[in-house]
Amino acid sequence: MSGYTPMIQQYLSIKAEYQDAFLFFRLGDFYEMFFDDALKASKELEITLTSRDGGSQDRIPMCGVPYHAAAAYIERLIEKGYKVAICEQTEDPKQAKGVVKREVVQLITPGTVMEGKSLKENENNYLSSLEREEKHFALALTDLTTGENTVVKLASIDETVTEIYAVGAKEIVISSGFSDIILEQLQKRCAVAVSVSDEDELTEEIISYAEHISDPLLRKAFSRLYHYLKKTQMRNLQHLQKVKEYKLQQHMKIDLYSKRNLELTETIRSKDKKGSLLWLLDETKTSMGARMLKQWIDKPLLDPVEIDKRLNTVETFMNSYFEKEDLREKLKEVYDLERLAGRVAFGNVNARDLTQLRRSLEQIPSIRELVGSLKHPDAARHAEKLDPCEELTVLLSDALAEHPPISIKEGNIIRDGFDEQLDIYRNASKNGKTWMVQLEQRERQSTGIKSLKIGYNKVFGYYIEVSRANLPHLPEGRYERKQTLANAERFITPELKEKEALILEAEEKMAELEHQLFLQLREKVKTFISRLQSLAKTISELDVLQCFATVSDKRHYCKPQFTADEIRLIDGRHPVVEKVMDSQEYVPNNCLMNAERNLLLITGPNMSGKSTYMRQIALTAILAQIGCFVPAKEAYLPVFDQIFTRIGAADDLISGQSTFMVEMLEARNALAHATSRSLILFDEIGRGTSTYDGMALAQAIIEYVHKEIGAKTLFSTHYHELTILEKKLSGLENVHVKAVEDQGKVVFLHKVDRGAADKSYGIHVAELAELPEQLIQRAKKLLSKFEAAGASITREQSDVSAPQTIYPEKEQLSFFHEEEGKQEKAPSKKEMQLLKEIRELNILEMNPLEAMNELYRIQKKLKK
Ligand SMILES: Nc1ncnc2c1ncn2[C@@H]1O[C@H](COP(=O)(O)OP(=O)(O)OP(=O)(O)O)[C@@H](O)[C@H]1O
Repeated sequence: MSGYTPMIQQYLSIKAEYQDAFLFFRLGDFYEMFFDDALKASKELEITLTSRDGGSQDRIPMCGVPYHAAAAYIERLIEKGYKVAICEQTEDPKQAKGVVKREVVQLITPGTVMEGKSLKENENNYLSSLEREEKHFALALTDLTTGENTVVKLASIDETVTEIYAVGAKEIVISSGFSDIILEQLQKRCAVAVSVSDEDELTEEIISYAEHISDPLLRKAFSRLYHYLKKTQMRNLQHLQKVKEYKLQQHMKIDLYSKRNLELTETIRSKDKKGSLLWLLDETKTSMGARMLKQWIDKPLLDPVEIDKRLNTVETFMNSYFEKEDLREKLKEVYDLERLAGRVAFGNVNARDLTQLRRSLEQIPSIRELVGSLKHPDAARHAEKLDPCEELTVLLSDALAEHPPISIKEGNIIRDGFDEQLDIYRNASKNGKTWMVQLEQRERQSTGIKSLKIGYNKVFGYYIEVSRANLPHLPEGRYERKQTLANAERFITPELKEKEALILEAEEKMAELEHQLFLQLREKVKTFISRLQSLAKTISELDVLQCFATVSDKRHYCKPQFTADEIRLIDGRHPVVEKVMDSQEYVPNNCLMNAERNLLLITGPNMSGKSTYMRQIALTAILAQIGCFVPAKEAYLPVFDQIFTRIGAADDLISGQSTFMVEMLEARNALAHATSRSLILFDEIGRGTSTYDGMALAQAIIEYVHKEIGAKTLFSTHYHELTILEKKLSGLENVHVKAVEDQGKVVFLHKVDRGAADKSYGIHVAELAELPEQLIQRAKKLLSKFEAAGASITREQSDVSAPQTIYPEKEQLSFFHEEEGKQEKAPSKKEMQLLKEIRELNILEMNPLEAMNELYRIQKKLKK
């Protein structure tokens, strides 16, 4: 290091403290980067890489961005998951002896950004920290922009990953000793930046935030997070709220796979909001409401009383159309109070922001009155919680000018009459200017030069300008020449300069005083932060509830009723598919399930609408439990504790899992955790492996769910052989999605009916997809061959009346067909042995790899 110039030495010693961040090193009007930072940043930001002499033998790589344009570059780096340390000159270069003093004033990280494009208006931006103690995890979450602080205890890595994914945490802080394996899992599944910080000491300050949290592991997680915030932000964090604990058991559990499969907040394929349930529902008018909507979708309620409170308010809004529309108009005027409170604490709001705050607050009394007048008590109770913060409104409207500028240093911020001294300066400046106008008149009269004028510029101040042609009319000696232009001369007089000094002094003092007054005002606003935060919460709730009412009204949804154990949906629809296609074309369907009939086996051709039907039930349950009306004519539903899905097309390519493995993992998750109060959707389980394997697994899974779990289950399959299970399992009912053949072509009716489907129509679908004609003809031939071979089985199955003949001890036999063209024959001893082995497998005790190995072994034996 000694070979380097003092400035580079200074750079290197600061950089050593911020190894994992880009160091933006302030040099005059630029932020410069050196060495590896420069090499990397020039690529990431597509800026020119140069070099400079730094005292060493080789020149040092360097690149830089102008300070006034830095925000956009910082944003780009943050979006890519990097951190940026802002290093400023902290002394006046003119006063400095040697190298100017420099210090890092803020470390910006993905979880701590306060502004810019990487901060989505409608989404929370969470910084998290994770602790582990044996099998338990503690997760702490802070949204620095809103000040929200929460902690949650989690019982497994699966739950933890699901929660971090669901809240969309941008960054996670862990100790240096944290398990690599867990970290790897996390990074595979969630796009989260990792930061290491070993500081976790429980200080008085931290205890004051976490006074209601007794669990030491939760406190530790918050503690680590708080230290990290202090270290990176180096400023006031006054807007941080008291830490609240939430429990997963308070909400319907939806695992990571199911959240993705059901496309709650983004679609599986394009990861877009468009096409998701969130997209369908988002009729909110404020960013705060939009953020809360996402949180609600993520955490449906379990308590019917709480759900009903929301539903009653939604219903009231639907019955009070004009009030609702009025409220929507008013909400449009309400600014993001939650994030504003955060920026007030950070000290980076300007007068325009405060004017927006004033306008927002001015809406509150009329919103309060409107909501208070609603007929239902559950709706009206929101009015009491709306605190209009009157003192603040009065203060802001007294203090702030009507249209203040963005800059807080150039005046015109404070209203006349707010501060006596400011008014004096203003008058001095105003009088001075009037005096100038009068002087112009006087000079014109005394000289007789009509075009004489008084002007102002920054270099010479006030001057008297006379055109060249009029110069002879000017009296001698009274005027001092200051500037010569092409066609005119500019003059000053002692009197003019005297007045100018008064005006400029007043203006300078005025700007300085206005700045001071504004800073004082901002300090006063700080004392309202927590009241603004509670107000923001109530406004967000109202916004989400009016949003539910708007969607429910527009799309003709009905109010769901909760039952002990019955699903009865009349004319139910899939909310998103219905919106995307013309509602006229959507075929509504019923769903009837209860304690005795809790398993629907759904058959039907490809493309007929099996998946849509299943998803529709899950989305309806979620809508009901977040307190929204549902897409049906009538809806009776139990309160589900959890939803599990195994639905095709969600191949987990990112985590490098095979399709079949994902299928098995999802099934395992459902089987291990579902209860009789859960809802399970299994879409074509087993299709990812050979027919025999697949059918065997499918039947075993159905039987397991039926006997051991009793959850409401919808199971779609192409294995028609499974429909016979209706005769054996009392809770299972066959339904099918109808299709008919019309002149050799398949027509999908999308109608769900009782009983099993008679045909698959797979070849028709292939025909629709325009596979080569020759291939289609060959497939048709092969199909008739298979059907002829299989006819005997179907006959055998269908005319057996006594269940024991359909399901003798060797019940699985009926699954086995011979290969193409051969007649069915009884299974061999070896096959029987294998079946027994499959049956005795304890899938739930195995890890996925063991399950795969086991399957592989069985398959190998069968092939021999
Ligand atoms: N009730 C309905 N009314 C109108 N159109 C529907 C309905 N249900 C489904 N569809 C249409 O049919 C398409 C196929 O539906 P879906 O994916 O649910 O079929 P599927 O039976 O699960 O197919 P596969 O077996 O190939 O997975 C949907 O994209 C939708 O356009």
